Amino acid sequence: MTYAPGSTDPQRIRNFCIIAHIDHGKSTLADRMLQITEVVDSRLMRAQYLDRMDIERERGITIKSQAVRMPWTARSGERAGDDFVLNMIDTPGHVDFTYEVSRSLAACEGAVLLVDAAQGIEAQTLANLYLAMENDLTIIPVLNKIDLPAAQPEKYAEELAHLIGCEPEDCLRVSGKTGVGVGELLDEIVRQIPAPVGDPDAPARAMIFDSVYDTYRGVVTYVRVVDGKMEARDRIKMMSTNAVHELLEIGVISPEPIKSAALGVGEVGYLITGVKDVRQSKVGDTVTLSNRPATESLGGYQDPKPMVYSGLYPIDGSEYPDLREALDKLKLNDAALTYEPESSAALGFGFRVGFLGLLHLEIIRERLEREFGLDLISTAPNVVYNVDLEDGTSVVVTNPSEFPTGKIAAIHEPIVRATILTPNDFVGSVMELCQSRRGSLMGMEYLSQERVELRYTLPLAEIIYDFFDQLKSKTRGYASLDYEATGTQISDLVKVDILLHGEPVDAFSAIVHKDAAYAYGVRLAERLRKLIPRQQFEVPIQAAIGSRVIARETIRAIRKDVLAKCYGGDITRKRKLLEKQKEGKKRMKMVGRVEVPQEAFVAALSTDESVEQKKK
Ligand SMILES: Nc1nc2c(ncn2[C@@H]2O[C@H](COP(=O)(O)OP(=O)(O)OP(=O)(O)O)[C@@H](O)[C@H]2O)c(=O)[nH]1
Repeated sequence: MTYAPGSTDPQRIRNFCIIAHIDHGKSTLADRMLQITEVVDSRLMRAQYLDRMDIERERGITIKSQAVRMPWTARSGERAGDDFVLNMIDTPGHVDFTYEVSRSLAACEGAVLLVDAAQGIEAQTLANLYLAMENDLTIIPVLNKIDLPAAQPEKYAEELAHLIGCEPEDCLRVSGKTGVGVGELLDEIVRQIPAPVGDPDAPARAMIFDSVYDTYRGVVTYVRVVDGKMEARDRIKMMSTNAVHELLEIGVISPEPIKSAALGVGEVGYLITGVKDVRQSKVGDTVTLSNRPATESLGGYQDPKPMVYSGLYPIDGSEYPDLREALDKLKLNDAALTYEPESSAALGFGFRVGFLGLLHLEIIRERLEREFGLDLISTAPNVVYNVDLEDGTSVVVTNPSEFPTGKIAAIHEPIVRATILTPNDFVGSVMELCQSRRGSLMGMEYLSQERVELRYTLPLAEIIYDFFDQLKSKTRGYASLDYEATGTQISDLVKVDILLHGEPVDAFSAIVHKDAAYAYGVRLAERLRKLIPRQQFEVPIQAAIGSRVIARETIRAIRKDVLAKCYGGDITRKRKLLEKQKEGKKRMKMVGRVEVPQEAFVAALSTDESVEQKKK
């Protein structure tokens, strides 16, 4: 019996993932597993071993999934002494990255459902559990962090058992931090999770569950082999595009990449073909061999669709080509990132970028600034609207300034199904918040005596800004939120324009609910009045819906003659002053006749909405 990749008996393989609510300790548990199975030498061990991106380590969150092969000799039960290969897939926990979780699930037979023993079940515990159940995975319930003084494993074992329909004793108790119970958990994985099934003699089929761009090696594609075998130097075919590539390298991650001769049924590993772009090696696609191709592809995934758009502009206009290059590079590694050039009278040349959610936006922006040294300004994020016109046509609006001017029959906005878990003391405040965000209550359930699950339908636009912050502050941090897109609804929305001396400033146009339009207009007009310096003439700032003005502020005129004090002085001094003034003007943008310093736009756009809301 050999355990080399490519010739491992599928009966000795267990593929599993760890799913949990954010911060319940997946990465820490994964670290302990790496240590206890000895794939990482204790001396080389570091926290969050598998989170490789700087940004992941700093924020303590997992963004990309990871798959690691670990040998394990069962210590207890009927299989004690038998050798196994465990493939562990660490998954991200944040809602924006749910699509990563679902791909990883499809590559496994079982899931470890991890719950913090001091917190209990949270919104993403439920969301991930349901995803795992949809994928028919065997679920092993585990309470983590039992070393914490505040841990209440008995209480939460009841809750967890009630949720998945098992006995409280079936919930394992571990501490990813101290390592207590981790060995027992690995034995349970061997005992409970089924071995992979597949036909070793059938034409090869492998499912791509991740695809990552590496500067040195090109695209590294992570696969789970379902049938047959793939060997180094085979020619592989992507079933969705029929593109054929030569396999330059095949191997497993343990936890560094290790080249191997082949990958067989049930195995998880990586392929390198020399393609340069993750889109050529699409997640969800099936890989087969070109000389003996399979006829049917494995069930695919849905392409992740951008939910939120924002304009990204370099503060220094000359950095536009650098921004394009940086986005091109990030795109190589992030199939969910979409962008196209756009220009704005106020901000110059930039891109309209589509994101999966606000965290995705924040991360991309931070990477652009940090890894590529760009100084950026982003416009207020907005969702995608479908606008039906009276002439029967319809348009998709990803940028409010492109909102059609024709007669509008209906505007459709995206809605989400949100699940909120909260201690029952806060149910009233949560309902109030959801009500104020145009939510409709779909259901309410007591998960235990003190924990309530509320289900709402809410417009996506209402939750992308500061909903989560508000929810946290109204429940002293105890509530958790998960949501998924469920379609669209027709709503009474209007486009509010901000006009400076009669000229619309595109960067500030917004699509808002009719009832919120006035507040938006007043707030921006006021903010701009404070930020834009006085000009030589009076400048009205107006907020308008179509041609109807809903708010107005005025910047009073000044008359400033820079040369006045130089009267009679020598000419070089005059010249110097004029030069200086010209220098200052370079950083000004003209909106119609009004000169606006770039900083005013930056300040007006970057004002922290949530801080302002909280102050109210
Ligand atoms: N006391 C104690 N703390 C733990 C334990 N496991 C994790 N933690 C702490 O809990 C926090 C979150 O742990 P992570 O492992 O990063 O959580 P995660 O679920 O991987 O988080 P995401 O990747 O962001 O979803 C960290 O501060 C850990 O040190 C444990 O068993 N005991």
